[in-house]
Amino acid sequence: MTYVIGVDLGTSAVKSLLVNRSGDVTASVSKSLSVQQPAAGHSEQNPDEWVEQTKASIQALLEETGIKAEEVESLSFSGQMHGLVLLDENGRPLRPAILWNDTRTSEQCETIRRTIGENELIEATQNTVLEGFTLPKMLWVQENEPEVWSRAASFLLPKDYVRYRLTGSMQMELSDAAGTLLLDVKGKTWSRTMQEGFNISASFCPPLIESHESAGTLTKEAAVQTGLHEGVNVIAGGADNACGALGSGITEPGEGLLSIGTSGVLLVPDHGEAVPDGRLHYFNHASKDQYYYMGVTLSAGNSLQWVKDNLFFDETIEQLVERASQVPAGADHLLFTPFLTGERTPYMDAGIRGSFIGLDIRHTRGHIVRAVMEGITYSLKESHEIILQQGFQIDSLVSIGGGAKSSFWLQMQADAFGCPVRKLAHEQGPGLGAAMLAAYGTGWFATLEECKKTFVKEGETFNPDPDQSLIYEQSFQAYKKIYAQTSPLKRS
Ligand SMILES: Nc1ncnc2c1ncn2[C@@H]1O[C@H](COP(=O)(O)OP(=O)(O)O)[C@@H](O)[C@H]1O
Ligand SMILES: O=C(CO)[C@@H](O)[C@H](O)COP(=O)(O)O
Repeated sequence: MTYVIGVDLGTSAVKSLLVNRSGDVTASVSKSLSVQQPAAGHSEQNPDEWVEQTKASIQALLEETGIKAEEVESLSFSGQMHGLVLLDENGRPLRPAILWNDTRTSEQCETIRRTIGENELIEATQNTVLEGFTLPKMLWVQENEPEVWSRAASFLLPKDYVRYRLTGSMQMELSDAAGTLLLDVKGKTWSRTMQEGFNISASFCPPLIESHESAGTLTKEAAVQTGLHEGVNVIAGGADNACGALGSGITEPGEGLLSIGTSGVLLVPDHGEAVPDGRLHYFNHASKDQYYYMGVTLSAGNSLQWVKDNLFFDETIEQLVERASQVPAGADHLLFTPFLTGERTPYMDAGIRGSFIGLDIRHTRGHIVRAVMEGITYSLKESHEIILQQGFQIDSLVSIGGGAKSSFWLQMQADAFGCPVRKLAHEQGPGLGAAMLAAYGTGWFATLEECKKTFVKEGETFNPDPDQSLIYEQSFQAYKKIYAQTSPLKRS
């Protein structure tokens, strides 16, 4: 038997999957990662911890299953997006990585907008600037740590850094490069406008590589440390949301991905015909010459986790979700906005914060949890609305992430979005997309579509209930008024 490995470098953990030729996940190992918050709005990780935990997860995978090194043909990656890993001339990190959910760069975003101009920015990159993207982080280092910047020779994104350390060969993969604000997404090249606008030399930006292309083989040291053989084919991989979509079979227009993990994502694929206006992210897909539109909620599952950790820590998430299911749709007029760490789509406001509106003496734990789950869902429905306004049709949604573990939440999603919501038979998140890139990239299948037919296994479908949909629609209209009302109250 031969296998591929898909590595998903997340924010809270790195998870490696061992997958056979039938697309069955034979084993998975997760190793946790720490996040540092040295100041308000700052979010950082140690890039070397990613490398060590990735190696440890692969080694554990081989040990647990007892398979031989020669049985693993190929390896690929999915990675948390946007994180800045600044490297010196020897390819060593100069400082901790600044992550996707770090919001220290509002001033730098303003500088970018002023320097390039909003319309020109969209023309050059097909995106607008957001705190989480990579270029504003570079400007922050230029301004606040000039000594570090003076020694910076290049940069990588999280999973590209891990791959570089395993292979010794430095490239940046396209679907991830799309989130730097330095890429001409449709042209698939580094943008001269952006490089010249901010003194980023061409040599600072690594060579680009497609998701399914081979990035080389393992170094002798990495082979010893992982237990794999040196000749294993290392395939570039993709951004976590691109891999999440691929692993859910979402590559063609007509279907959408709804992901509720730490963050939340509503994503639709595009063949390149879309004309981005900056309201949504527009990035390269992990499937060649395809793109996707995506709206992002910064604290989706994270909001439910926050309620569990800080308010109702004596119960499990499952118990809390059960309480929520006992309360009527609309949570008896209790509303919640999930802006705990600011918001991306649709408000693009790093300074806004969350709120409960309409608290009543009769409200219970169940109401609070239900309002939080509904608020997260409405936040993604706002992205859904923009996608529909752009002329996209969404016949059904595939729901993934921790939020798809609950049938109650899946039914709520179907009712609130007014379309069928499907779950996968064995949801493995973006790691399965990475494994698909490894399988296709190493030649197991002639096309990614063929690989999809073998690897993506459908599960249950949740159909919308029109009566419930009506209640959610009324509640959603009230939810949409909260941002404008609470925005004047935000801290400066
Ligand atoms: N049984 C459950 N029912 C509903 N939501 C859940 C359940 N378990 C976890 N979650 C949600 O899923 C989130 C984690 O999702 P996950 O996809 O594992 O996140 P990430 O990959 O970003 O770390 C948690 O923050 C929580 O809100
Ligand atoms: O910033 C984005 C997308 O633009 C996030 O989706 C990150 O890529 C990581 O999210 P989690 O998988 O940890 O929720």
